[in-house]
Amino acid sequence: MRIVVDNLACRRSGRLLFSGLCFTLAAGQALVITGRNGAGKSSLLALLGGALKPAGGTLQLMEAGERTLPEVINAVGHREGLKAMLTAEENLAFARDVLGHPALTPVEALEKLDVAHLARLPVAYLSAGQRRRVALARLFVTSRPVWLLDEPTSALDTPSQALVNGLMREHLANGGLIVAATHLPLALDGALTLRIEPPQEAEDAEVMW
Ligand SMILES: Nc1ncnc2c1ncn2[C@@H]1O[C@H](COP(=O)(O)OP(=O)(O)OP(=O)(O)O)[C@@H](O)[C@H]1O
Repeated sequence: MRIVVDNLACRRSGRLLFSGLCFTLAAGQALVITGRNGAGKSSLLALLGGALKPAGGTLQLMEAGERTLPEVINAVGHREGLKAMLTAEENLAFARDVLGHPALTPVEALEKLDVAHLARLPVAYLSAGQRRRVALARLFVTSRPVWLLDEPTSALDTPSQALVNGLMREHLANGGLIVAATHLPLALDGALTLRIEPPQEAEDAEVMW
């Protein structure tokens, strides 16, 4: 399985965020995206996930049979997408039903993130780091090979950051693919890196205003 991105451009609210973006990501590889606030890191993840349409260029999934890119993706955004009044376990059961291809049970997935003791608590009662770990547990209730992660280790304490880095390395060793946007260093040896810089015309516009 490979993701091939060619000459990709993104425009939001009439502003060109980036253009001419190219990369190829193969099974077992990670791409770490960096850039300043508002550069377009989350927007690139949204393009890959099919939630946004490119302003130019192409995104292709190769060597994946009949499957399309959105069908192989499991995304954890920085807003987490958890339902506050459902318990951690209920949130994961819901995600598994929506995403299909069931893998671990919700409680087993919570164990992977060391938060099984929170299974019966409504997500509204959890701390920021606990919520992030419950959201990341979604990666394990379904077996989808491409993980799109927005700030995967933000709000996590040092041991939890190490845990999540280890789980990402495990996924890559099993042939998975990861695209992660981050401001914090991730311990993924050999990861491809991409820094999104504003195009010149956007910089000029910012100077004018
Ligand atoms: N739903 C939206 N509609 C219109 N513009 C948006 C929307 N979401 C984000 N933007 C704009 O797109 C630009 C890029 O946002 P994006 O969230 O991709 O940046 P980012 O690099 O992930 O930033 P950060 O590091 O702060 O998370 C910003 O100027 C933002 O205002």
